[in-house]
Amino acid sequence: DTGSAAAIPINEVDIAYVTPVTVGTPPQTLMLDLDTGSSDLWVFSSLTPSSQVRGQDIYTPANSSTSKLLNGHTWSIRYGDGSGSRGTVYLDTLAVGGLEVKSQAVQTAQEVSSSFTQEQSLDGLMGLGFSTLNTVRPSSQLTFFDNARPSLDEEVFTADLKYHATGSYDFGFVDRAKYTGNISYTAVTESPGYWTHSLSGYAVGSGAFQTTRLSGISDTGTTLLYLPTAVVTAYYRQVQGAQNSQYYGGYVFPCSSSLPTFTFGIEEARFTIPASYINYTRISPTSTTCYGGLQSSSGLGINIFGDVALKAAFVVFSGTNPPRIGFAHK
Ligand SMILES: COc1ccc(CN)cc1O
Repeated sequence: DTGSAAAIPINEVDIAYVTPVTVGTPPQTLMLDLDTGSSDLWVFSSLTPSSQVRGQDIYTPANSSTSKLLNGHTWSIRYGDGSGSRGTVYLDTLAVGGLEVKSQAVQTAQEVSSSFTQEQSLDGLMGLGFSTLNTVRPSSQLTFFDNARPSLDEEVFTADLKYHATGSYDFGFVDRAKYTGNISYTAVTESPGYWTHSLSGYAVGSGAFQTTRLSGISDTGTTLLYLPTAVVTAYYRQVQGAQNSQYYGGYVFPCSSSLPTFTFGIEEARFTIPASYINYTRISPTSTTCYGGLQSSSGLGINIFGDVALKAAFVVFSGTNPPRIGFAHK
């Protein structure tokens, strides 16, 4: 079996991407952020206080003939940006792009943090990390990918995220029409549940490629690219007027500055992120100061290859044993 669904940017700067997911019988459609950096599938629901719901679609288990309460189970999650949610759990039928799982753990939010309330086009998250990260207790639950595995033609899912445009997620097959050339694969360690792998190095603009192993996680649920300070300072040294602003919490520069490209390596392959992806956003609608799509990972304890990097490639998350990740040009 296979599935294929759209990855739709939720705002004009691609802060996150959402994918239509149907839950229950009859199907209730929610727009979820498919997040390879976590492993909980949680939704705004009829159990979410109305004061915390601002325009989101909700899942109402009572309206689904196939919903079953997972008695005595709860969950609570905190993301890297400080946002979070918690609640209870139902099992129900869930489908993405025609691929159906009969008994998926659907984590119904009883509380969400303000940043989720404010994000009215996002109805929840679908974690696609390794199931070891799932926060449901007393017994942890499987991700949609882990539940779907037995029925997939191939044990893979792919991400084709796009800059200021709708891309796609495919499950169970690698669509030859979505990439050019060959896929460059590299080893993944499941520690501690992320798609953890290394870059073989980087280059700033037309500069020489620096061969240096950079370990990090490919995370579709993180907006920007976070790399070691040494790499980031080398990049912004090439940007007129750039500075690392305490006030704005990262590298900013005059929006009129011309930015170099940024190239990262996957084994022998090279992927170049266009300057436009790194000129991420104005710090406020009328400002002439812009915030960079490449930022330092020093405060995070881990390098994160977020959407700014992933949208420069066609990415294959391979659940084979051992797992691996592949990048191709597109
Ligand atoms: C839109 O808000 C979020 C989206 C995804 C995550 C998980 N990385 C956290 C968020 O606060």
